[in-house]
Amino acid sequence: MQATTVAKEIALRVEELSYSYGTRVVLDRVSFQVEKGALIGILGPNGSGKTTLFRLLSTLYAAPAGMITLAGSAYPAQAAAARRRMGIVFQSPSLDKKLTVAENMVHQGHLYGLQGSGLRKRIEELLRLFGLEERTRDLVETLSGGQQRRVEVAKALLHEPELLLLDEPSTGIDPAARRDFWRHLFALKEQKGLTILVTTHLLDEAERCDRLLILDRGKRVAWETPSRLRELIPGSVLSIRSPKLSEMEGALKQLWADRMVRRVDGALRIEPRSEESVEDVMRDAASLLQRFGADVTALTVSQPSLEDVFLHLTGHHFESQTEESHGT
Ligand SMILES: Nc1ncnc2c1ncn2[C@@H]1O[C@H](COP(=O)(O)OP(=O)(O)OP(=O)(O)O)[C@@H](O)[C@H]1O
Repeated sequence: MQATTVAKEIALRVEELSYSYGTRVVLDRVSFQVEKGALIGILGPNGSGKTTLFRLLSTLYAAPAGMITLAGSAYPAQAAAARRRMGIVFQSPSLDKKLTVAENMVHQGHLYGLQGSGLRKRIEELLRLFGLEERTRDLVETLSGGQQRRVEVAKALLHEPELLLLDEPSTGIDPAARRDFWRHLFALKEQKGLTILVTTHLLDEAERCDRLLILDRGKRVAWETPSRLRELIPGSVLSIRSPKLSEMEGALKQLWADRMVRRVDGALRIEPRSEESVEDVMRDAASLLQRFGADVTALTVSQPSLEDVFLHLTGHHFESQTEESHGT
């Protein structure tokens, strides 16, 4: 049977977008287009331009060059129309902590001209979706950081936007709350078919997105699914930990001049040769143990991570680290 592919509707189109602070170019001709209902991660190390792109997408900044079109509204010219179609959650909290969850939601609803039973129903539905129905009458200041972030998102969705923009939504919340937050994000995508764009510098969050825009120093270095990105590095990656890392790095670069040997988070990561099978990599691992055995504290063979992909694409480290992994 012949497979038919149905072209999906494009929710957001970004064309040749550039931005400078003074003479400093921080976004350089970035283009991408997002299908309706997709969860997109905008990933990049600190300073790569994510927040600037977020501000342009959310109409806070007007781009001096390029074009953004959200569901037919091109901005800056049609910024007001586009703005009504999007829900925005900024990095800095926007809730009034001295008001209850419901009061915060009602105020937001009024800003969008929502009133009465329609507004009440919408608030109930959203708080249920985000697992907050029990906290409706509680002061925001009594909620955990993760719950407050969920209220922020619920609030941003009151006017039924088509696009949800989230700027580093996990900032300041612990890993368990982060996982919970992402679970709710998925539920939202599944149940409402919302298009979601989320900026992050956390590689484990990026793994969960349908597609990633990877920025480095203001340039688009990739626009792909996480699994396709990992395919850029065919095969398994070897990783070695040792107290004698520098010595080992020098020796390995001589031994395997034809392979990428890099230092990541206090370990040496060695990319496979393109034709290498897992068995070949295992043999390499055994030969390393034979040669450096006494100095090796850990040796692992694993699938390439997005960190490996970033190194592969840019030739340098993803400077920021995940909240759960720290190293050099
Ligand atoms: N108001 C500003 N004036 C001048 N330069 C700025 C301004 N805001 C950001 N920059 C610079 O622009 C570049 C991109 O910054 P941006 O905040 O967009 O990056 P980012 O990827 O969001 O980083 P972070 O994860 O640290 O927030 C950085 O080099 C930053 O120093």
